[in-house]
Amino acid sequence: MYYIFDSVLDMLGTLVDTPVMEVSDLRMRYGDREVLSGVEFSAAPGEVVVLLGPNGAGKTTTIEILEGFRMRSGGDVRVLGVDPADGGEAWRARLGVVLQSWRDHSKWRVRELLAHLGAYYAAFSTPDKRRPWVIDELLEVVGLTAAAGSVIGRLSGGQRRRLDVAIGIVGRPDLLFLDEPTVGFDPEARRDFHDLIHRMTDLDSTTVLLTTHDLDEAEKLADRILILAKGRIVASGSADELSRQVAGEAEVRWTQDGRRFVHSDVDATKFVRELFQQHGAAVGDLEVRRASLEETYMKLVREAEGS
Ligand SMILES: Nc1ncnc2c1ncn2[C@@H]1O[C@H](COP(=O)(O)OP(=O)(O)OP(=O)(O)O)[C@@H](O)[C@H]1O
Repeated sequence: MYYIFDSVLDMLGTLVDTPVMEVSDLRMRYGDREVLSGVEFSAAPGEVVVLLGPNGAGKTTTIEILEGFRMRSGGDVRVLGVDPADGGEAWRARLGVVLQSWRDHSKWRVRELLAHLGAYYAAFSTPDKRRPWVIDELLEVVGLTAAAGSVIGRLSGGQRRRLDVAIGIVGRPDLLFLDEPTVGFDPEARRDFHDLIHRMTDLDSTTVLLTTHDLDEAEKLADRILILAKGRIVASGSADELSRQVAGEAEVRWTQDGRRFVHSDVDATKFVRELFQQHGAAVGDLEVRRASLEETYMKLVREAEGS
């Protein structure tokens, strides 16, 4: 309910389902090398989109173009309704960017730096979205309350990454870009970070675009996964949809009378129902397995690279 109410306020005067990002035929060349050759996708408010792809596929390049940090070679891009090449200060204030480790200001204290950076966003506060984030609350959600008074130069690697995230979201962005955000996180920090993303999308209807090489993370976070390979989006869908797209058949394994059986079927549920009808209690150790995201990803990337 809160989500709908918030979205309606956010979108006042515009269409509620206006995409937050619209990318069409995006092209990028470095010299004579084409890295992106017709990337297409869009994202809706509150959606978490995870961009996967092999090293060098162009994920960072894509994000930098959307952030307005890099000029594209061709194609149409709209972010929050604006071409990033023309994005002004008010547009930029609605974006959150988590950079790879904040190295400057090492003599500043954590709370001091967040309050300093947060102050910039106050001018872009709206009745439905108060900016910046209340600093104590922000420290709490990123797990830095105990380190609030610490000098940045003395933070651990994990604490520094938490600070990077805090800096990225201090302005309560409508759209958050995260390029490999959890590299260097321990399992607890990673779980806290995943909770934070869910909290931001549920309560604030923040849209998130993130890159990762961690397929488990992609599966946990993504409403939609995009696979970028050979300069294009070669697949788009939830982890489940991608797995069905790649492997139409599921593998059913069971034991019967001390023997192991394996059967592949497009309708595994029907097969299992019939198996029990025929053999009942004699069936044991039943397992039904679809392709994992890793298998799906590898197959889609290999197919794209072979084409
Ligand atoms: N400023 C640049 N000048 C020339 N080539 C570049 C530049 N930036 C990136 N590239 C090249 O463009 C390609 C895409 O790079 P990009 O960093 O966008 O890929 P990526 O998918 O983010 O990779 P990774 O998973 O390794 O982070 C790579 O081959 C890279 O070497």
